[in-house]
Amino acid sequence: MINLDEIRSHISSLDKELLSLLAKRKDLSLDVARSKLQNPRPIRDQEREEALLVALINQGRTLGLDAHYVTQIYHTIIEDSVLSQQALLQDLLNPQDKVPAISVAFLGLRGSYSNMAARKYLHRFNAQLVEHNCDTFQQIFDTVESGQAQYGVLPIENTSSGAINDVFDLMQHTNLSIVGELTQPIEHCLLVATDTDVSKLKTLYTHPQVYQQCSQYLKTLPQVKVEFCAASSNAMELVAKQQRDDIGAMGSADGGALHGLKPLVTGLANQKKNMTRFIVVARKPVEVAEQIPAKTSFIMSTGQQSGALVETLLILRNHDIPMTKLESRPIIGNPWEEMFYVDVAANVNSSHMQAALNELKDSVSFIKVLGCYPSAEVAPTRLSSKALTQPQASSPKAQPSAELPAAKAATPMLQVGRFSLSQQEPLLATLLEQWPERQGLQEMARQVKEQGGQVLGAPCFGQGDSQFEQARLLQLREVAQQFDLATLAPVHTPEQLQRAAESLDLILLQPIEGKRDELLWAAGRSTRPVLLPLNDKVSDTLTDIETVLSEGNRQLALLDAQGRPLADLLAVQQASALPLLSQLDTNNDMLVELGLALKSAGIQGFCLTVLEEDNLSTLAQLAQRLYRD
Ligand SMILES: O=C(O)C(=O)C[C@]1(C(=O)O)C=C[C@@H](O)C=C1
Repeated sequence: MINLDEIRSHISSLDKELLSLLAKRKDLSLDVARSKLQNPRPIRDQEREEALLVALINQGRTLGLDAHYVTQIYHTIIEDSVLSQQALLQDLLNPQDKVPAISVAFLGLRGSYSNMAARKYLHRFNAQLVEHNCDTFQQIFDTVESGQAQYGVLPIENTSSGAINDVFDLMQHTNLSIVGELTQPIEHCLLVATDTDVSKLKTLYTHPQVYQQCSQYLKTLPQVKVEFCAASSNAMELVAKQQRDDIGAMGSADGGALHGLKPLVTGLANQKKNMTRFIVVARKPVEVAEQIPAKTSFIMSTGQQSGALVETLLILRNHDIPMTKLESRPIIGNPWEEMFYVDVAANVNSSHMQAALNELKDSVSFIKVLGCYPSAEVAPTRLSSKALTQPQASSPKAQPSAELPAAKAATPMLQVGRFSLSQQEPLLATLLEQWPERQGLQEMARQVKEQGGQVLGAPCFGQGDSQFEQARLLQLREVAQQFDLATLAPVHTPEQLQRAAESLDLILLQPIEGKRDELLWAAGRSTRPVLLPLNDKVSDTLTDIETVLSEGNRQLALLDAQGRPLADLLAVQQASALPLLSQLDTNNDMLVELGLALKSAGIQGFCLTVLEEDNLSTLAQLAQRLYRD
C-alpha cells in the first residue's frame, strides 16, 4: 500500500534540498560577479549559457525530463543569476547609507500593478518598504521631488495600449532622474473572494483599460455585467469587502492575494504577451557599472528644418549606438514642434556616448539626459532547433533520390511567432486534424516541442458557435505559449481570419467555394503572416498572391497541400519568390526521405497533419535529419 503522507514528506525534503542547492548556486554566481569586477568582463556570457543549456538538456533527457521543462527552469535560474549579479555590481558602485526603510510612491492602492512592480524592484534592498499610494502621476513626481519618498515607480509603456503619454510629458519638467527600469508581465485574472464558479457570477469590477485588454474573454461571459473602478486595486478591495459568490474583480493574482482573493480564471488578456515597462525615478542619478548592459534615456527637440531628425539619428548610428525607443510628443505652446524621447542601449559615461551627446548638442535646439540605468531585459538564450534536436540511435540513413536544383536564393523573410522561415532551418509546423480534449492538446504540444517542432496548429473554427470558437483560440494560444510554440489555425471566412489574427501567429487560408477573393482581400489587410494553399494552375496562384500583396500584407507564404511534383513546386517558387511549405502526413512511410528531398530542393517549411493518437516519432526523425544533417 502506497502511503501518501510518506511520499509527500519525501517530496518536501527533496524540495528543501533543491532550494538549498539553488541558494548555493546563487552565491556562486555572485562570486562570478566579484571575479568579473576584478578581471573586467561582461556579466552576460551567452556562449557559456548555450553550452550549459545543451549539456543540461542532454543530461535531463537521460533522466526522463523534457527539453522544454529543463529549458524553462534554467531560463528562470539564469535570469535571476544575471539580475542578482547586476544588482551586486550596482550596489558596490553606488553605495547607499544603510537605512532600515525605503520609501516609494506609486499609482493606486495595495495590489495595483504599479505596487507589485515597486515591490519587485525594491526587494533587492532588503529593507522595509514604506508605500505612498498616489492618485495621479503628478502626485508621484511631487512626492519624490519633495523628499517624502526616495523612489517613484511609473508605467511608461504597455505592449497592448502603447506609450503612456502623461508620464513622458511629466518627465520633461522634472529634475528627477531615471535610475532603473523593470518589465512586468500583466497577467489579468478573474479574482473572487469565496468558493464560486464562473456561471454564478453576475458582476465584474474592473478598470476600463483592463476591460479593454480582456475584451475577447469578456465576450464569452454575456450574462456578466461589468462595473468600472478607478484602479484594479479598488476593484479588489470592493470584492474582498463584500465576500459574495456572484461578484469578481479583474487584476493580478499576486495583487489579489494581498486582499485575500483567489484567481478563478487566469490569462484573460487578448494579447499573448501583455507587458508593462515601468521606470524608477529618484532625486540622484546612479552610475552604471561598465560590465552591465546600460540604457540611457534623453529628450531632444530638433526644430522644424527638414531632415533634422534624420541628422540626429545618423549621429547615433555613426557612433554605433543602438536606439531602442523613439517617441514623439507635441511641445505645448509651440505648435507643430515635437519633443523626442529616445532610449539607447549605451552607458552615458562611455566614450562613444559622450562623443555622440557632444555632437547632438550642436545639432538640436534642446537636449536633456533623463538618466542612465541598468537594462532589466535579460533575453533568454534560445537554442537553435539544431542544438535542441536529440540524436536518434537509429535514424534511417536516407539520401535524396536525385540531385535536385537549388531553390531561388533570396525569398522574403517570414516571421512566425519567434521563428523565422529559412532554408537552412526550415519551419516545422504540426496541424491537428481534429480538435482534441484539453489534456490531448497539452500532450500534443509537449510532444511537438520535445520532438523538435515549432508550431502547433489546430482547427478552431467550423462549429458555428463563435463563443465556442473563441474559447478554442484562447486555449490553443495558452497551451502553445506554455511550451514556447507558435500557433496556427485554418480559417474559411474573413470574419474567422480577423478573430484568428487577434490571437494566433500564422493563419492558413482555406477559402469556401466561390468566396475565395473575399478571404484573400481580408488576408491582405491583416498584419499576421498567412499561408496560402497553391491553386491548381501556377497562373491562378500568382493572381491570388497579387490579390493579397496588393492589400498591403507582405507576410505571405505558400503551402502545397497536395504533394505536387517537385518540378511544379519549383516552378511556382521561382515565379513567386515566396517561401513555400509542404504539407505532409505524419504517417507517411517516406516522410523523412520526402522531407529531406524537399529541403534540399529549397522548401522552407513543413506542415505535418497529425491525429491526437499519433505518436510523433516520425516528426522527431524528420527534425533530427533536417536540423542535424
Ligand atoms: O558563468 C558566468 O559567467 C556567469 O555569470 C554565470 C551564469 C549562470 O548563472 O550560469 C550567468 C550569466 C552568464 O550569462 C552565464 C552564466
